[in-house]
Amino acid sequence: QSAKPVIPADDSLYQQFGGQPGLVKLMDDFMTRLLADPRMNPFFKDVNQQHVKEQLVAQFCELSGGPCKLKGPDMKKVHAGFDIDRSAFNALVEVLQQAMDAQGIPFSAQNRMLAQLAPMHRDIINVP
Ligand code: HEM
Repeated sequence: QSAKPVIPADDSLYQQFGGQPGLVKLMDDFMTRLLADPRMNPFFKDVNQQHVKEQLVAQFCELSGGPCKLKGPDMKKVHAGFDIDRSAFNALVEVLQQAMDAQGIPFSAQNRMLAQLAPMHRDIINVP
């Protein structure tokens, strides 16, 4: 009888983000920074911030190879109700980078994550 091949999931990026506790801390700080940023505050002040943080934890967990799956509407639907142009997208990424820096997440890990987020601009930017 042949052994089943064991293919270990690569969760190295998830580990570099500090696993679940690391992601929860990251998103708490990220949301605080989004609300403090005059460019981002108008987008986030009236939404269910706790829910958005939880969804972001699940999304980053999944993207980093952790044991999660983001459930919910796709990125296009989620953002359709907001006017998001390229500069707003870039501003959000800038705030995210500051939050990742503040958590001491290694630059290489930040870049691996940003590389997965970048293509989402096609679904999220909806204003020329
Ligand atoms: C790569 C970039 C982005 C990612 C990965 C991302 C991801 C997400 C996720 C996972 C949610 C929660 C969805 C849910 O409730 O099921 C969310 C919500 C939201 N995002 Fe983004 N987002 C990005 C960029 C942006 C940008 C650029 C803006 C505005 C400038 C923005 C504004 C919002 C707002 C306002 C909500 C709350 C929507 C609501 O509850 O009605 N996002 N985003």
